[in-house]
Amino acid sequence: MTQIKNICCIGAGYVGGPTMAVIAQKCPKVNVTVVDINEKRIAAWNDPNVESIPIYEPGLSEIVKEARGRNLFFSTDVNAAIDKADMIFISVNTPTKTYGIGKGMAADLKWIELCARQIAEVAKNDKIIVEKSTLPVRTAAALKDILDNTGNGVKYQILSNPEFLAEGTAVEDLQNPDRVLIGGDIDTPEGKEAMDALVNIYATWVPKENILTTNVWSSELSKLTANAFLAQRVSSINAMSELCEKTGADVNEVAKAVGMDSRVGPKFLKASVGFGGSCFQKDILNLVYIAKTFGLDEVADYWEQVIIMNDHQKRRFAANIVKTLYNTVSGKKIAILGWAFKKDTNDTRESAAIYVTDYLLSEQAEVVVYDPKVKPEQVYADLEYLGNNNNKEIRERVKVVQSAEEACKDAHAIAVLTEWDEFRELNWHFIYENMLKPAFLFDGRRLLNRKEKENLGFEFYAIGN
Ligand SMILES: NC(=O)c1ccc[n+]([C@@H]2O[C@H](COP(=O)([O-])OP(=O)(O)OC[C@H]3O[C@@H](n4cnc5c(N)ncnc54)[C@H](O)[C@@H]3O)[C@@H](O)[C@H]2O)c1
Ligand SMILES: O=c1ccn([C@@H]2O[C@H](COP(=O)(O)OP(=O)(O)O[C@H]3O[C@H](CO)[C@@H](O)[C@H](O)[C@H]3O)[C@@H](O)[C@H]2O)c(=O)[nH]1
Repeated sequence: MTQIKNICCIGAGYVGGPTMAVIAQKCPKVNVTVVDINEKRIAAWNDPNVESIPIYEPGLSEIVKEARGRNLFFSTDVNAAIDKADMIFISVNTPTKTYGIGKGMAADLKWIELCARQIAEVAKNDKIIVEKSTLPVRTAAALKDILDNTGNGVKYQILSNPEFLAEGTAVEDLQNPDRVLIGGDIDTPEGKEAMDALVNIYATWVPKENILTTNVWSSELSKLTANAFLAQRVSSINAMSELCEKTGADVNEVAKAVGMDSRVGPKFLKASVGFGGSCFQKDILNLVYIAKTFGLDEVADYWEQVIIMNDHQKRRFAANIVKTLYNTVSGKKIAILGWAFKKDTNDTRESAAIYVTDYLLSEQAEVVVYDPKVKPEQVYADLEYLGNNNNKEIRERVKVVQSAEEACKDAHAIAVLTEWDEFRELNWHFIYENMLKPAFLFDGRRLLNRKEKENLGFEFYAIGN
């Protein structure tokens, strides 16, 4: 049986970093090296002050502190780590393509292919390659093609091992996963041996019955399907939130009543200003693209609707702010509380806050942002990347401040866009006193108590209520 001694992970991002930290923690006899071409990121992972690691996840810095330098290493020497490894995880970014065929829909596999070519060039002994990135179904065939055509005699087994962690709970999700999914070549002894090697790593801490093995294509497609199902639940409840606002029903009550049916279940039914994050939109667009390439237009349209609903939710939230503020926010100060796409993360990719702010800027608002974990430069970079407002205007009209109180001072309205716990505990009386009147408060997360806020004097609006 293949005993894995050295693991390399290419990509030290939100998945590669935490996943490898937990493997290193749970398997102290396995050497784990995480490599990346981004020197700044690797330097941050190696920062002597463990609180400065580049990704904020509850519990992560403690694990890095325990394992770093023992059997967990971060490096920019990609070749050396590939050479030494028995097993190589590929955990690089697979964003939506921004050019050429499939622009705006297909996953860009440029970085995946570069990894495969680099492995093919460097490897001198047989390797197990693990797809950790989220990939279109049948990517393993392309990887195999590149790896098997180098003529240097090295044999590769390709496994699919998609990651299901959610940001903000990454450590908990990795330590106690609902399931671990491993796809491989189940029909050959070599394929089975490679799968067993990866099963054995996870079995150090995950009960065997929670480790699922399938063929490669099922594994690749299950990841896209899981995200599509999860996002669909959010879009479904968000669709209902709009109907609730028209009818006097309360979306939280509806979600509770529906979720108590054990066939539906209570999770992922929280109405919001729209889902964000680097995965849901990208993976559904990818799924839609795959369906279209097979000529499955009805399948493609069905899933695309999840995205259409989400875009609508973000836009209608922003439009409602403008409408409520007497049809103009020009020159008005709007405080944005929360920039991350969900609480307990510093990740802002596809955050609803970016789109809501972009909309308000195009209505000439002055925006002041506060988020407990997001750095000011990130806020500007996110808005500039969208490219709808010019950079000079963004810098002039958006301020990023260090506290919620400061953001809300002299504001015409507040929009709560991330469900950070600290926003519940703010001194709302003080905030109200220091705002312009009428003081409008828009809760995009159903975080705040309507009665309490109305008693303080706020004009209160909440999604689905
Ligand atoms: N973020 C999540 O919560 C999450 C969860 C599950 C799955 N995924 C999937 O995992 C993959 C990685 O996501 P992420 O959020 O960690 O991305 P990320 O952008 O945070 O990290 C990817 C890293 O890969 C590095 N990289 C790219 N090409 C490289 C190369 N050739 N050599 C060395 N390093 C290279 C980049 O510099 C970057 O630091 C994606 O496919 C994503 O869909 C993400
Ligand atoms: O009831 C809900 C649940 C989530 N959200 C929003 O949906 C987005 C995504 O949230 P979540 O799924 O918790 O975070 P991610 O880190 O994006 O994780 C998703 O995407 C990952 C990347 O593929 C997968 O690994 C995870 O299993 C999957 O949950 C966030 O904006 C949430 O605020 C809601 O609005 N309502």
